[in-house]
Amino acid sequence: MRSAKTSEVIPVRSNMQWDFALFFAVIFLCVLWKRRKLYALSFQLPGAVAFPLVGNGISFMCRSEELLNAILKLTFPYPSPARLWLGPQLMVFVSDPDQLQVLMQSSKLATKSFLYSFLEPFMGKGVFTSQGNKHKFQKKLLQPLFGPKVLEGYSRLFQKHATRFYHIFAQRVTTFWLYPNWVYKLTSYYKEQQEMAKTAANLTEEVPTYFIKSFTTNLLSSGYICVKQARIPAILQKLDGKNNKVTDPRIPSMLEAMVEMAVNNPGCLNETDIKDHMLTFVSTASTVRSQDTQSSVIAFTLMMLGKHPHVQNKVVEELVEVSGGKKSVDFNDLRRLNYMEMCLKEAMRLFPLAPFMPRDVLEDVQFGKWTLPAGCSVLFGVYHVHRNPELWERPEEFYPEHFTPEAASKRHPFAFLPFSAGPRRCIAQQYSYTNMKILLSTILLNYVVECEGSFKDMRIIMDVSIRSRDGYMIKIKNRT
Ligand code: HEM
Repeated sequence: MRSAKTSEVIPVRSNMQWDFALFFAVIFLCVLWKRRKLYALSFQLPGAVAFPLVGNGISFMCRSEELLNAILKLTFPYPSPARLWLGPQLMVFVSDPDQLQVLMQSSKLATKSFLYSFLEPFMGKGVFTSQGNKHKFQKKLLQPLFGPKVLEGYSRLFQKHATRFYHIFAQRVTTFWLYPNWVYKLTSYYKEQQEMAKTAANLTEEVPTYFIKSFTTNLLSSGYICVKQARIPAILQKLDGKNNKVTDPRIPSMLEAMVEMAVNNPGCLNETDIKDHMLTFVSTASTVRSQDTQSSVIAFTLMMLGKHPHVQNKVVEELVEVSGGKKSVDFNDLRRLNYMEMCLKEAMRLFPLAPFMPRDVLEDVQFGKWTLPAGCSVLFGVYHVHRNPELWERPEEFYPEHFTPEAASKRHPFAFLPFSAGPRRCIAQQYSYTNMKILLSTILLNYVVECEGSFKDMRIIMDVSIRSRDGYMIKIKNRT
């Protein structure tokens, strides 16, 4: 009897197992069917061996210092476009300038990868991370904040801070008893330096909170009018400091300009948008939170000039001529600093802050003989195009002559992409050149920069952006 009962149960259990197996097989086949276009494209593209589920993910299981090399190993040997599997995510790696031109300019590929959403806690949902129509509308709205008129006003501010920076720095460098940290910390210079660092940190930490607080606690009638009438002076006072009126009264600060926009165009910006944009601008512009765009470029450029004294001499010759013997330059001088600009560009070519830029494909995109199916991502290989020997005469050297007007006019327009291109290009390209030229001029007019070792010994790593693994070790001497 017992064995008869058992023999009745066993077939049922085994049937259930078959049912489960069948169920999962059907689901698996459905998933494969849904993803068939991804696999079809993957089979057409060259690329490193990828394993089921993890794809090429094993190569990324490395220390953060090795990430850049891991990506280079997976991509350099293959012609563009190549494939890369980040787990189940297919990424199409593009590094050919013609292909980059088509894809970077396409409005269908303006959606930044989901990876950018990890930046939201630091940058808010500003122009950098926003998507779709919101991004398009707000970028157009904010672009004038970086226009030439505003820049001229800001340049006086940049100049003032560059000079102050130089002054504090010079005092320390030229006064031997200020070398030990404990002595330096007793001086007013240290106090001022701390104040500057605090102001920069407060911009990201406090301004948005302050703005929101001031907005909500004063929400009497129409919020925007209230912000304009009651809070702008307070905001500016807090930002600039009572006795340190750094903003030219005729040039509104970015925060003030955005509030004005909100007032003049009701409904276009709310207080959360303004908070997000402030966070974005401050975190992309400054050294706060390691998004140190301009300072990284200046640091790399100074290292390169230190390693190539003959190039540095040429920059200084031009500077002396343009500045006419002054120890600083003004806005109108900047456009004549062509050789300096070539050096900045060459540093950004070798060390592009965004070496790879991922985008999500939301709908099928026809691209040459390929179809990029919805669901895959595209990875723009800026690092590769910047070092492509077919595009650059001396790809692995610091050679500013790559950017003479003649050489630049002959080169592919998508061979140099430090600020990206197309609908997601950097909003602050001219702003950055202005700021960087002013700071570099102030340093180079006053100091000789030296940097040991050759360019080839430099170890580059990548986290949020590219940086030097061993820091930015330069020596300076007073320029007599
Ligand atoms: C030398 C300095 C700079 C470099 C090399 C640089 C480079 C870039 C690059 C490559 C992108 C595209 C990033 C991507 O798509 O993943 C970008 C976007 C952006 N940058 Fe810059 N940037 C610099 C300075 C600045 C500064 C100073 C600001 C703000 C004050 C700024 C604001 C932005 C914004 C808002 C975007 C997003 C644009 C969009 O998605 O439409 N950048 N930048």
